[in-house]
Order: sequence, then structure tokens, then C-alpha cells
Amino acid sequence: MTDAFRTRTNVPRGEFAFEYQPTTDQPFENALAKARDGERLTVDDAVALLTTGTDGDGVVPERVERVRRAADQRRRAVVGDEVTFVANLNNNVTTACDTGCLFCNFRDSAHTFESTHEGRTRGFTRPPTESRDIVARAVDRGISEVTSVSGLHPAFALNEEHREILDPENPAHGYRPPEVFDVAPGSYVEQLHAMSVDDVHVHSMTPEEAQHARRGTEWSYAELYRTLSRAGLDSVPGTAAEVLVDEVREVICPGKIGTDEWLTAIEAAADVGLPITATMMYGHVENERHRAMHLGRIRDLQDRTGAVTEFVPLSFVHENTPLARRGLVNGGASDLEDDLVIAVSRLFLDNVEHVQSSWVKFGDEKGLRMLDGGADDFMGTILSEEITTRAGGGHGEFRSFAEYVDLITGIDRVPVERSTDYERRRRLDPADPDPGPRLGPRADGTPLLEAPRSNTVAADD
Ligand SMILES: C[S@@+](CC[C@H](N)C(=O)[O-])C[C@H]1O[C@@H](n2cnc3c(N)ncnc32)[C@H](O)[C@@H]1O
Ligand SMILES: Nc1c(NC[C@H](O)[C@H](O)[C@H](O)CO)[nH]c(=O)[nH]c1=O
Ligand SMILES: N[C@@H](Cc1ccc(O)cc1)C(=O)O
Ligand code: SF4
Repeated sequence: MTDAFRTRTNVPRGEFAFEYQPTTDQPFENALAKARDGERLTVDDAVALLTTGTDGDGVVPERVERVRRAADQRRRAVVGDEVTFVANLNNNVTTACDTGCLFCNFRDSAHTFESTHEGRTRGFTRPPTESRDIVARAVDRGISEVTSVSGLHPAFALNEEHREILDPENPAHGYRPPEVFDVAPGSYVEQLHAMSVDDVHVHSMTPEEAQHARRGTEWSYAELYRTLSRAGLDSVPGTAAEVLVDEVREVICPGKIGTDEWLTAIEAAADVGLPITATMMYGHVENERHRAMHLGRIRDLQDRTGAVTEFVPLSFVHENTPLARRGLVNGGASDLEDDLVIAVSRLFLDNVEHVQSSWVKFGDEKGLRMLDGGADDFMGTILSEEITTRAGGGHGEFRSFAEYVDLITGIDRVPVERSTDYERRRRLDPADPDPGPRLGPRADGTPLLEAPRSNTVAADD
């Protein structure tokens, strides 16, 4: 193939050896034909589609468009023309974390939170009482879900029993008692309990957080998730997955659990009856084969559990991250790569009904474009955002129902409010002056008009 037809991507194909990479156009054409016929794709097929069959740098834009069209057709066949979103709040409890993932600028070193530290930390910790106030206020405004993902604060323990086991003198426990810190995060059980206001759905405890909540013990992930579920946990975010290939994890998150442990943890959550989501954070040091392998692992997980409600491709936001500062990356995924990841996720994950387009990562224009290329869910109102904003993203922290209606009807699709597990849905009438939310425990149809600037409790309230 001649270079003239290719557009450059940011995929560092030279970094790792490719086990298999197509060298002619034929594997691409074969894979696309299989996808159109609804045949199950192999990991090699996914590589052919994600590379558009090119063996050098770059992809062929005209082929990307063909993959997008096939994904759009599949989306229509699987879920129709509805575009869903959830009325939710992000209440991340603490940014204290010493895991040191190189893609993350959300975290702050835990020692900066200690009372003896000179100067103020740039981070925050919200004790359970504050979490409850923040969630209660948002429930009053009509939300049906709270999502809470946090740093692995050294004073976090599952509960009092866990606190007795954790030994500050044992470096393997990474434990510091609450008294050492200006503000203590309480226990995971206390936080979940605090956030369970009325019937709000609590979406929390990623596999990485679950590992932290059982560190230093022999507790199984199933026991752990059972305890968390009794404390108010309703479903589990499949973040911390990043790219589920260990040679990639060793570069971007060497302190995190490995691929097998991530899968063990999330499968245990599913086994105790919790719905789960799955994500992939791409666009850093990995290549298309890693992306394809990741998709293979998620599809296998779903074959085993049936519990994955949605797949969420998270495009890496690079600006302020250690990976960028250390010169290990000089950008994130290109627009064509984003198109391909969404489209191939839809085509490859034939057992996952919903593919999410993240307006936080993509912005509105690209986010909407993804809804015509395989995605069918447009995330949530979130009311507050820290992870992407701190990494340098600038696409905002809140989406009102009125904006959702405008954006979704603007692309001739049907706006639908959903619950976290997609069980409850409500079509929105574009002519309705009070579009909602309505599915939350205290939603009365009053519009979620404006968001607080941050989810910190305002002094005059
Ligand atoms: C910030 S962590 C918080 C929860 C917990 N500490 C964990 O690692 O599971 C949640 C997820 O945010 C995503 N994330 C973090 N930094 C990001 C970035 N710069 N760009 C895109 N996604 C990012 C990653 O996928 C990560 O697993
Ligand atoms: N993609 C992002 C999400 N997605 C999660 C949703 O907001 C929602 O919690 C989930 O679909 C379950 O209902 N959240 C973020 O904060 N940032 C994202 O980029
Ligand atoms: N934590 C992710 C978003 C996310 C949360 C929950 C999910 O189920 C999926 C994705 C981020 O902002 O980067
Ligand atoms: S991704 Fe999670 S575990 Fe890793 S540094 Fe950030 S907050 Fe800590």
C-alpha cells in the first residue's frame, strides 16, 4: 500500500513486538466482511480492523469510515436509535494515593495530607459526613446514581475489623492510621453507607480499590464484595483496567494489580450479583494488538458472567500526566484512532449491549460523532469532574438534561434517561419544558439546571 492514502496516528508501533500484524489488505477486508455478516471476530480480526490493514505507521481514513458504517449498522440492530444517559453525580472521596500510575494526575502523594506536612495539600479528602451531605443534595436535585472512585488513601480500611489487622509497621500493608492525617476518609463501609441516600444507586469500588480494601488479609474478593454490597454498594466500575496486557501495565501502572487479578476481582463482584462495567484506557504506549487483546479479555469475561452493562473506551488525556512530563508520550489517540476504538468495540463485543461515548474525554462534537459510529450511551450529568480535568481535559463537569435533549435530538436520535443498570428507561419528550430527571429516588421532574462549581459543600448552605 502507498503512504499517500494513510493518515498518521499516535500509535507507537515500534515499542513492543507485534505478534501478528497484517501485511496485505486482505485480512482487513475479510474481517470487515465477517463483521458485517454478524460473525464473531477473532483478536487477529480486531487487529486488522484497528490498523485498517496497514503494517507501517498510520491508518487509511476511507477504511476507518467503512468500519464506522458497519458499527453504526450493528448499533442500530442491537439497540435501535435511542441514546441513553444517566442522572448521576461523581463524588470521589479522596485524591491521596501512592500507587503512582504514570497516566494519572488525579492523585496526590499521601504525605502531603499528613498533619505534620508543611503547607496545604492540593488534594482533598471528604469524610463520610461530607459525602453524605453532597450526595443528599444531589439526590434532592434528582440524580439516580452516585459514582465514587478514589485514591488509595493509606488510612482507608474496609471496616473496623480490617483496621485491627492492618499494621502501620508492616510496609506491605501501606497503612497509616487516621490520626496522622488532617482529614480521615473513614472506612469503605462507612463511605458506602453514607452515600446510600434513599434508593440512590451507588457505583463504586473498582478492582484496584477492592484490592486496597482487603490488603494484608486472606479475604477473597467475593467475601469482600459481599460485605461492600451489604454496606450499600450497588454496582462496580470496571476502571483500573487500563489495558489488560501486563507488558503495557508494567510501563504505565507498575504499582497496580495485574491483568489476572483484575479479572478475578471483577468476576467475583459479578458472582455475588453486582452489575459491572468494563473500560479500556487507550492512547498512550500501547499498540493495536494490545487494544485487540484487551477487547478479547472483556468479551471472555462477559461470556463467563453476563454482568457487563456497558463498555467505556476512555481516551487518554495526556497533558499534565507523568507519562507526558517524562517524555514517554507526546499526545493521546488521534481522532481516527478514537473512531476505530469505538467502532471495533461495538463490532467485537457482540455480547455487550452498550458502548459509551464519553463527552468528558471527547468533548461534545467528537462525543456526538461516536454515537454515529458504534456508541449508543452518552454517559451522565456527573455534576463534578476531577480525573480528566486534572489531567488537562477541558470539556466541562456537567451536562444538563436540557443540553442532553438538544444534543441528542440534534443528531436525529431519541434521548432516554436510564438507570445505571439500563433496566429503567424513560424517553424524553423534546417538547417537555421540564425534561427531568425523573428516575432518581427524589426526582420530581424539576430540571437539573445548574451545577455547583464543585461538589464541595458551599459555606452558606
Ligand atoms: C483515577 S482512577 C480512581 C480509582 C482508583 N484509584 C483506581 O485506580 O481504580 C480511575 C480511572 O480513571 C482513569 N484515568 C485516570 N487518569 C486518566 C487520564 N489521564 N486519561 C484518561 N483516563 C484516566 C483510569 O482508567 C483509572 O483507572
Ligand atoms: N466515561 C466517563 C464516565 N462514565 C461513567 C458514567 O458517568 C456512569 O457512571 C456509568 O455509565 C454507569 O451508569 N464517568 C466519568 O466521570 N468520566 C468519564 O469519562
Ligand atoms: N473513572 C473514569 C470514568 C468511569 C467511571 C465509572 C465507570 O463505570 C466507567 C468510567 C474516569 O473519569 O476516567
Ligand atoms: S489511577 Fe487510581 S491507583 Fe493509580 S495513581 Fe491514580 S488514583 Fe492511584
